[in-house]
Amino acid sequence: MGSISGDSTVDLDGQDSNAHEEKIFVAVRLRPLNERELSKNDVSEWECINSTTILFKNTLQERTMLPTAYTFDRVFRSDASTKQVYEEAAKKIALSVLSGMNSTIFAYGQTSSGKTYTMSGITEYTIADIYDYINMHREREFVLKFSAMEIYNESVRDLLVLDGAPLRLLDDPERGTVVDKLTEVTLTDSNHLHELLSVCEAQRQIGETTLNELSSRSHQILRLTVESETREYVGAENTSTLTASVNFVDLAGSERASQTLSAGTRLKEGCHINRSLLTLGTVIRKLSKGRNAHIPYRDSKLTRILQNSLGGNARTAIICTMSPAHGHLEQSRNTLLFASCAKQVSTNAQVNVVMSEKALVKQLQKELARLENELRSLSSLANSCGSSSALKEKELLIEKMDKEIRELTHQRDLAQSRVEDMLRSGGEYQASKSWVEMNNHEKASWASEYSASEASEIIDPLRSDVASRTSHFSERYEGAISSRIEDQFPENNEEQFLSDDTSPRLYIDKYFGPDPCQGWEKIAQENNKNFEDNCKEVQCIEIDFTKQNVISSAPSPQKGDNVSGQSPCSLDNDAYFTKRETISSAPSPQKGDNVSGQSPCSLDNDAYFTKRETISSAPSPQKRDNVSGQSPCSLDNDAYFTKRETISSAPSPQKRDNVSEQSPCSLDNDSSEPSVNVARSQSCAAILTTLMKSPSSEEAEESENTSQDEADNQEKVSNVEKVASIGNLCREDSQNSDSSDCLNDEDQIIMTFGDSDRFDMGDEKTPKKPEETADVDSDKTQDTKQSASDWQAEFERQKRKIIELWDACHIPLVHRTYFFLLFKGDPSDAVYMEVELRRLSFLKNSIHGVRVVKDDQYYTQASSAKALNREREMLSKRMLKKYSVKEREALYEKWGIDVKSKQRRLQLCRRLWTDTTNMEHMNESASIVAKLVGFKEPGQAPKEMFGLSILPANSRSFSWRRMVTGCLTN
Ligand SMILES: Nc1ncnc2c1ncn2[C@@H]1O[C@H](COP(=O)(O)OP(=O)(O)OP(=O)(O)O)[C@@H](O)[C@H]1O
Repeated sequence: MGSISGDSTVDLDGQDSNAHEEKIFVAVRLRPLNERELSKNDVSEWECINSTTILFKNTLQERTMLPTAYTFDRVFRSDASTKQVYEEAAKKIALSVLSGMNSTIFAYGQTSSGKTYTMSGITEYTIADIYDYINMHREREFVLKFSAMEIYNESVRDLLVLDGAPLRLLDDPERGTVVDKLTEVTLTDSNHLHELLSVCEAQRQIGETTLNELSSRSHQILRLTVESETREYVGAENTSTLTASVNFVDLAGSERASQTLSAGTRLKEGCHINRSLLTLGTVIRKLSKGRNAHIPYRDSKLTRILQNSLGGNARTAIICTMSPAHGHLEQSRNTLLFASCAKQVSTNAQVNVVMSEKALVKQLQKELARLENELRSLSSLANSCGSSSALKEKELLIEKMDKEIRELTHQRDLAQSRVEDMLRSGGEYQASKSWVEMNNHEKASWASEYSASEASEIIDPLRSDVASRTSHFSERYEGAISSRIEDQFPENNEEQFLSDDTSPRLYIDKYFGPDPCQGWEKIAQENNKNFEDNCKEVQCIEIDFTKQNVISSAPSPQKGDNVSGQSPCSLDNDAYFTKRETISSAPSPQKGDNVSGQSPCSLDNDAYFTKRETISSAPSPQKRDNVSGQSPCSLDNDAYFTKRETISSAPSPQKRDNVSEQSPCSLDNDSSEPSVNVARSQSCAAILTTLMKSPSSEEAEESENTSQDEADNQEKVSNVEKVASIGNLCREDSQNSDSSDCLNDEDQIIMTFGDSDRFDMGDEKTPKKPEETADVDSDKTQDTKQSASDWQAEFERQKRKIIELWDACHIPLVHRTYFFLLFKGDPSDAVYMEVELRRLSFLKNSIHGVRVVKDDQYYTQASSAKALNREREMLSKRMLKKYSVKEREALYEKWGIDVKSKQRRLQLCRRLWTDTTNMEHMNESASIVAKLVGFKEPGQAPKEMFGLSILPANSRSFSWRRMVTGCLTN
C-alpha cells in the first residue's frame, strides 16, 4: 500500500482536484480456463498480446466478420493477479474518494467469469489503502460510513439488515436517486468494516447454476463514504469537509438460460438479471453516442441507483471479466462490445466540499445582510423616483392592452359571423330560406352564383379595419405581448414539444393555414378561377362514377350504346380495358358510336386497351347511355374494365336525363331493380350535388355489389369490386374529401388493387332496400325538409365517426381535444366536421392501400402509433405540473388506476381517448388533455381562431370554394 503517500488530501497520484471530464476507465480481465472447461477440452480463444490489446485467436478457424482485436485502457492475462488488476485498473479511481470525488468500480461479465473473485479482491485492497492513508494523515480527521445493498429480482434489499423489507427509491433534488431507509453504519476501524463485509457476503443471494456453484443472483453495491476535515479546524467557524463515496459494484452475470440450464427460480432471476444488464448496456451505448440521447436510467433500479456513476459525476472504472473458453465465445464478444461502448463514455467528477454548519450559518447571515441592504436602497430609490407611479402606469397600460385585445377579438368575431351569415343565407335565398332548409341543389346553385366580388365587398372594409387596428396595436404593445407570451410558454424541451403542436396560433398556422383575416383577400381573388376548375374536377369525378354504373348496365339496343362493341366478358386474365371519353362540346351521335370498333376480347393476357375519344359536339343521349354496354359480371379473373368520361361542357338536358338510364341492377340483367335517374342540370354544382347525393347512384353501386355477391364466381366479384372501388373512392372523396385532391388528375391516385379493404365512411354505404331508394325526387323533398333537429342527429353521428377515425388513425390527442372542444352542435360545425372527415378519410385510405399524393402532410406525419405513445408520455409528464397530488389521486380513482401501482400518470394518459364509444369518457379525456396543454376551459375552445383558417396553407390543393361546394353536398 506504499503508494499512498501524498501530503495533500486532494491530490492523489497527481490527480487534479478540480472538476474534470474523463472517460470511464475500462479494463478486461481473462480468467484461466476452469476445470469444467478443461474437462471438455475447451480451448482458450483469447490472448492478450500487450497490456492494452486482446486478440481473438480463432483456434477453430471459424469464419467471422467480427473484429478480432480489441483495445482498452488495460487488459489482463489469465495469470494476472487481482492485486495487479487493482493496482493498474482500479486503485487510482477508487481512492479518489479520499480527495472528495465520488467513484465507482464495476465488475461486468458473464456468469462465472470471475466478477466476484475480482471485486472482492479490489474491495479489500481499497479498504486497506484507505486505512493506510488515514493512518498516514493524522492531520485530518476522517469519518467512514458503510452501507450495502443488493438488487435482487428488481427489488432493493439492505444487506446490513437481516430479512429486511424491500427498500424504496426516492428522487432527491440534490442527491439524485437515494435508497430510502438504507442502513449506513459509521465504522470504528477496518475490522469493523471486514465484519460488515462478511455479513453482506452471508446475506447476498447466491444460487447454484450449471456454470457456477456459487453464482451471485443479484447486483451488489457496497458503498463506503469518506468524510474528512483538517483537524486543526475541526469545530472552527469556516472549516469545510470533503465528502465522497466509493461504490464497489459486483454485477450479477449475464447468462443464457440454455447454458446455465436454469429453470424456476433461477430462470426468473436470470430474466431479471438479463433485463437490468440490458438496460445498463443501453445506457452505456447511448452515453457513448453523446449526452443528448434519451438515457433510460429509470428503466431499471440498477441504472437508477448508479446514475451518477454512469456518465455522471463519479469517476468510474469498469473491469470486464471473461472466460477465454471457446464455449463462451458469444458471451465474451458481448462483454467486449459492452466494454468498447463504455470506453466512449465520459464522466465529470468533482470534489465535494461540504461546509461546516457554522460556516454555513455565517455565510447565510452575510447573504441576508446583503439582501437587506439591497432592499433598503431599492425602497429609498422608489420613494425618490416615484417608481410606484411607474408601476401604476404599467398596470394601466396592461389594462388598456387587455381592453384592446377584447375589442379586436370582438371585431374579428363580428366580421366572421357576418361573412358566415352571408354565406349561409346566400343572396336571394336569404329572405326565404335558412341554410338548413335549402336542399342540396339550392345550396350548390347558390355556391356557384356567389361571386368573389360579393365576398370582397363584405370582407374588404372589415379586413382593412382589422388590419389597421392590428398594426396600431402591435406597434404599441408588441414588446409587452411577446414578454407575456414568453411567460406563458417558457422554453424547454417539453414545452417546445407541446407548443409545436398545441399553442393555438402555432397549431392553427401549422395545420390549417395562416390567420383567417389574412386569407380572405386571396380566397376572394381565387373564387371565380377556382370554382371553374372545381366544377370541372368534380364533374370528372362524378361522371366517372356514373359511368361505372353505366358500365355495369345492360346494353341498350341503340348503336351508340355499344361503344366498345364487345363484351369484356371474354377478356383474358389480367387484361383490362380502359376507356376515356372526353367531350369538349356537343358531339354528333354518329361519332361516338362504335368508337372502339374492336373487341377487347381478343386482347392477350396482360394486355390492356386504353381508348380516348374526343368528341367535339354534344353527344346524343343514346351515345352517352350505356357506353360500355356490357356487364362486367363475367369479367375473367383480375380483368377489369374502367371507363372514364370527362365532360367539360354542359350536356343537353336530354343527355343528362338518360345518362344512366339503366339500372346497375342490370348487372345481373335484373331489370326489376330501380333505375338510376341522375339528372344533370345546367349548373355544374347542381350536377355535382345531384350525383353526389343521389341515392340511386349509391344504390346503383350497392345493387352492383349485391348482384356480385350472388354471382357464382367469387373471383369475378372481386374484380368488379376493384372497378367499383375506384368509383367508391371517387364518390367518397367527392362527398367527403377534397375532390380535386383526389381526382382532378388521374396521376394523383395510386390504387393498390389487391386491397379491397377500403375505408368505410359510414352509414352511407349500408345497402338500402330498393323501395327506400328508388326515387331521387323523394329524397330531394326530404332534403328540403331537413330541420335543425336532423342536424343534431347528424352532428352526433359525424362526431362519433370522427372520434372512431381519430382512434383508428392514431391522431394526436391534442388535435382531437381541440376539435372535440370545437364541436358544439351548431350547424356551423358542419364545416369543421366536414374538413376533419375528409382529411381522416384520406389518411385512412392511405393506410388501406390508396395513396393520395397531395395528402395533408400533417396527417400522414403526425399520425402514427409511435408518435401517439410519445405524446401520451409527454402528457403524463405534464400531469405533475397541472394537477396537484390530490387531484391526481382523485383522477386515478376515477379512472380505475391503482394508486399504489407504478407509472400511474402514464397509465392514465394511456387510457385517454381510448373508449371511443363512451361520450363521457371522451368529454373527460378532452377536459384532461385541455388542462394538460393549457387550452381554454372545455366549452370555450377558440373557435374563432379556427374560423376560416381551416383552409390549409396549400390553397392549390384545397380552396375555400371547393370546401363550401363540398359541404353543400351533404
Ligand atoms: N482470475 C481467476 N483466477 C482463478 N480463478 C478464478 C478467477 N476468476 C474466477 N475464478 C474462479 O471462477 C469461479 C467463478 O468466479 P466468480 O464466482 O467470481 O464468477 P462470477 O462472474 O462472479 O459469477 P456469477 O456471475 O455467476 O456470480 C470461482 O470459483 C472463482 O474462484
